[in-house]
Amino acid sequence: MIDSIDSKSASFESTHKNETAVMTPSNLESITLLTARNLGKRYGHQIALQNVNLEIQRGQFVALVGMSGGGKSTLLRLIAGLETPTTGELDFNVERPIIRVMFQNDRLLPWLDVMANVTFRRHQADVQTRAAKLLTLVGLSDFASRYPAELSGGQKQRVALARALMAEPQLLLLDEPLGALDALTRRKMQDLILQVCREQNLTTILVTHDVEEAARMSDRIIVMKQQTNLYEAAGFDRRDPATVGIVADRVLREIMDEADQKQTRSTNED
Ligand SMILES: Nc1ncnc2c1ncn2[C@@H]1O[C@H](COP(=O)(O)OP(=O)(O)OP(=O)(O)O)[C@@H](O)[C@H]1O
Repeated sequence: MIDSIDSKSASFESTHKNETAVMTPSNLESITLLTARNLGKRYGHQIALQNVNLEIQRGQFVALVGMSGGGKSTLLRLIAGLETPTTGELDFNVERPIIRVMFQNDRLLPWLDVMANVTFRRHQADVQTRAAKLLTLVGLSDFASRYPAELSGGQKQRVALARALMAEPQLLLLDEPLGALDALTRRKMQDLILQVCREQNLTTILVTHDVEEAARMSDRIIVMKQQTNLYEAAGFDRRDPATVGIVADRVLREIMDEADQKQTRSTNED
């Protein structure tokens, strides 16, 4: 278990094992957007999430990583309001922010063209102008009248991003949105999402299986572990490729440790 490592520009914070601990990243910004306290979710007898304590600051880009079945998507769905917690609470600063979610499946409507997908259910006077601006931002200004079936996977995800941005969200939740893309398109989409999030000062939570993607894109990486054991890497310089490699390696080792411990726990239970 890594407690605290400082290399040139990377620092790793210790894991909280205390059930009531609230994580505080080293690059803390001043305004808290959301706080989870002892958050838990159960499906029948299945515990999907337990005692999660977490603060996310406005403008942060946070990655959630961890073993399969560790509760990442559940946490994202609770934050999105798509599910209700079984225990604990989730507080948003002031009022509930506008939240949009992007999934691996682009969820575009196949019978609508790109422009109509982006403007779907939007009725403001300037909706076409805003949609056109967003399509330019995501590099699809020439594709407004194409249908989803006529687009590549990366182009569809760019439409999905433009559609999410139409709502002017304060919080963008990304549930493995780039998982189905090839490496080059994926890298380009990472850069685009980062650029958009920075420009719009969006708070973003990304669920990903790709630790390098997490390290390249985020200010903080949270490794979801059994119950309250959340390991956090924060304060590293993601513009430095060497640092990204070190962070990704550390995070992967944390996930592998967790997998070993889980195996030991289940062997002991048998
Ligand atoms: N609707 C549901 N009904 C029953 N169990 C569920 C449901 N959704 C999730 N679970 C269980 O809760 C646990 C956490 O699932 P979750 O999808 O949040 O994990 P994850 O970390 O996102 O996994 P992955 O990386 O494989 O997508 C798993 O054991 C899963 O089987």
